[in-house]
Amino acid sequence: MQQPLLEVVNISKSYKNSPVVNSISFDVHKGEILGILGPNGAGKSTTIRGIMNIIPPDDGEIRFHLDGGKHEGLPKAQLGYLPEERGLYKGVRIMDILLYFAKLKDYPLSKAKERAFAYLEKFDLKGKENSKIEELSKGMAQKVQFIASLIHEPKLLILDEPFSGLDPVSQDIFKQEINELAKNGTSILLSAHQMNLVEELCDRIFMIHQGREVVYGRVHDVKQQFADFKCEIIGENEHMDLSSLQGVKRVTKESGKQVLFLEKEVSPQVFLRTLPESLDIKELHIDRISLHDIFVGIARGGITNEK
Ligand SMILES: Nc1ncnc2c1ncn2[C@@H]1O[C@H](COP(=O)(O)OP(=O)(O)OP(=O)(O)O)[C@@H](O)[C@H]1O
Repeated sequence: MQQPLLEVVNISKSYKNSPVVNSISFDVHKGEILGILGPNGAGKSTTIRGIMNIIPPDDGEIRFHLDGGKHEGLPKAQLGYLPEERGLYKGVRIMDILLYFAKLKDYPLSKAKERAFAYLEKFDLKGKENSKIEELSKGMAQKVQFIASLIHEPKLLILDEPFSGLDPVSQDIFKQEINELAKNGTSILLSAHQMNLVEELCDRIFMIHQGREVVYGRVHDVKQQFADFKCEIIGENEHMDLSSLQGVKRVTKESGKQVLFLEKEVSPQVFLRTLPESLDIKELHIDRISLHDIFVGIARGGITNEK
């Protein structure tokens, strides 16, 4: 297996003696998209700020292998970063902001200008190069900040919640671009809450809860390991106690719809035979739970990684 571009080895961070990141390790390989996930306060941004050396970890090691050699400090020319905190220089023209970022990374300015025009067009910001950031909407400004993070063709792009605050169309534009970058060999580490996007986009996920690893692996494998079946029933069954049915772990209800989460060992055929005659079934779907359900299960403490 090829050497990863980024290795995070046993990093920990405490604030005022309370650990917020607890000995976590993961790596990012060439051209892959790794999603770092977890509920609010899980430690995602702390981990990312540790990698970027903005707030260095107390323990552990961050190793970059971005141009084959060992780096002292951050390999800034090969690294792109979209911080969770949004904001760019007010009163400065968009093109000047983008060229400034390219200059910081020692990237040739003529090439940066070409790329800036191409990206502005791609992100529906054609003709905005002379506007100032305060003249743009929040989503538009986020697009500019995203462009700034990749203007210099980084080998590793770290995106802290790139989709937050974007409308579905802009989310799609970001998703497409991230996919394309990875296809062309860029490695991407992103944190996100939008499980549907993560499921579509990421090759692997690293899920943390209270600063500790709970799930790490390929999305497909994670789903196989954790995604038990769930049965969705559309019908008027408010009066029935569905949680007492054999093989049912828990039930969620909303008007006219019940979702039965099944125990790990229960097969759909066996479960279907246990359904009572009196059940009102207008529709019935059986499917594996989604990444969203796995995430919610972890946040509620119901799913743990038994290693
Ligand atoms: N500068 C700081 N000083 C003290 N505590 C901090 C600091 N930064 C983060 N924390 C704490 O560390 C924990 C993890 O925060 P972090 O921002 O890493 O979480 P997150 O997973 O990125 O959450 P979110 O999804 O809400 O952005 C939280 O309990 C937070 O209060």
